[in-house]
Amino acid sequence: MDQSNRYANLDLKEEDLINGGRHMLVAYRMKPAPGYGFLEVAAHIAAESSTGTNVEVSTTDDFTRGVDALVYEIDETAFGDQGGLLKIAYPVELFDHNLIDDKHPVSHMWSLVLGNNQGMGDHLGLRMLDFYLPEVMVRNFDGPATNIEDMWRVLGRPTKDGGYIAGTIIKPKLGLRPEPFAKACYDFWLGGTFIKNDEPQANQTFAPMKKVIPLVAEAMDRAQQETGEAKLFSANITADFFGEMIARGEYILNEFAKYGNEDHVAFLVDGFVTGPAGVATARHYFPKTFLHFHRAGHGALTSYKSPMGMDPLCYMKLARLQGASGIHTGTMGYGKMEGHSDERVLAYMLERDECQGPYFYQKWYGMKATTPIISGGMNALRLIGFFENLGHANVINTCGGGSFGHIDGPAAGGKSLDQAYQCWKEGADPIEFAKEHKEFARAFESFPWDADKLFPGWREKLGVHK
Ligand SMILES: O=C(COP(=O)(O)O)[C@H](O)[C@H](O)COP(=O)(O)O
Ligand SMILES: [Mg+2]
Repeated sequence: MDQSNRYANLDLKEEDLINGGRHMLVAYRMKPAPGYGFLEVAAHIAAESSTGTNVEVSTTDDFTRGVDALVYEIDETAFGDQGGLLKIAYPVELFDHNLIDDKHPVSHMWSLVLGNNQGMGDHLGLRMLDFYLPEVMVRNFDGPATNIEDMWRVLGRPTKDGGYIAGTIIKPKLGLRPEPFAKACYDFWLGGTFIKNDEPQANQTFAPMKKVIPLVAEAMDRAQQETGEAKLFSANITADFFGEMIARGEYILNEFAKYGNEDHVAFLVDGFVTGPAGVATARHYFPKTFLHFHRAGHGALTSYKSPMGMDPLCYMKLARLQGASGIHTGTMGYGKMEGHSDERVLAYMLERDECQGPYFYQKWYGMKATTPIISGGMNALRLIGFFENLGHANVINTCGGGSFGHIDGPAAGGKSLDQAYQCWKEGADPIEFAKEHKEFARAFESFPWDADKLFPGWREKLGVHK
């Protein structure tokens, strides 16, 4: 049934919708299934995502029609054989408010704008490319309670432009028992600053949390005394049940508090698999603790290979609205995961108070920034180009292989990361800089395949023989 007479109004102007301040706007890429018209499917998507279904229902009244989502722009040929562009305006009245604090839950918004419409049979693909929220909505989401500024404070740095935080992920991903795990932490902390659990490290029988965490807390204290530097640990509290997350968080904070280091702890939440409920549990129950949003699994939703789901930019916006202090933002083509250099906009959308997305200019009205966490196949050699592309280094970076794969061990790996930052900040030539900085130089020998690609002729210039 073609519902475009009700759920489309192509005379609406985006500028008026934005100035009106009463609509969420969403840009989608959509490919109709054979036998269906573009506007027909677009209208069905608007219906299914707001007040309708696939047929008219007798209970609809004038108020209902007043909060219909409306297709206001289409371009059927925008993406060639991948489909066309579709924009839908969602009245703010459609969106849920918490009973306890009147805030908008991200889960509800998500279930509307990218819910049933993902499973409809009359399209071959529907992908959210960007979305715009009016001020009245932005101000009604949690947003972050903490971010990198709180980490810089603990590290004794300026809370503005406090710079790069050199980090790692304890590797191997799984399989270390408590003592070797804590030793890996201590060894890295002798050279680096920030350690995270790898996303599946939690409470396995071979490494019970109540054995690992006390040893890690003690290792942090010892490393701080040994180096005279503050150290940070992001502990995984991911769980299905909020009560378990809270129990893990409280236990972890208590153990680090024994050394006065409770504010040296961040909480890792695998936010894709827990969903907004898991992220909100950490945000609401532990507002003083950096909320480290790991996105394992997000590729099923955000991979550019998919005709469905959402672009990573949308996922970043949802993470900031949920209150992530930091989220894995990818490596913009410099690491091992899918991505490209123009993805710096993902970081800018997280950290700036205003940012131009591919379809909408989004203002954040003072909502705290979410810190980009850069991870995935990175090492000291790859960081130089990454910083150059991003244009700054106010990020948390976690290099697992890039630290534990350094031939002189994790402490040298950690030092090589900070030296890469220093090299970029000074605008030094990496080869010349390597001649004066051993750990950075040894990163060339640790990752020769990267060195060959990034710095051809490095062996001769550094006097290293095969
Ligand atoms: O364990 C790692 C990286 O380990 P390594 O440094 O050894 O590659 C992280 O889980 C990935 O960065 C996640 O990817 P993303 O950060 O893109 O979400
Ligand atoms: Mg990992």
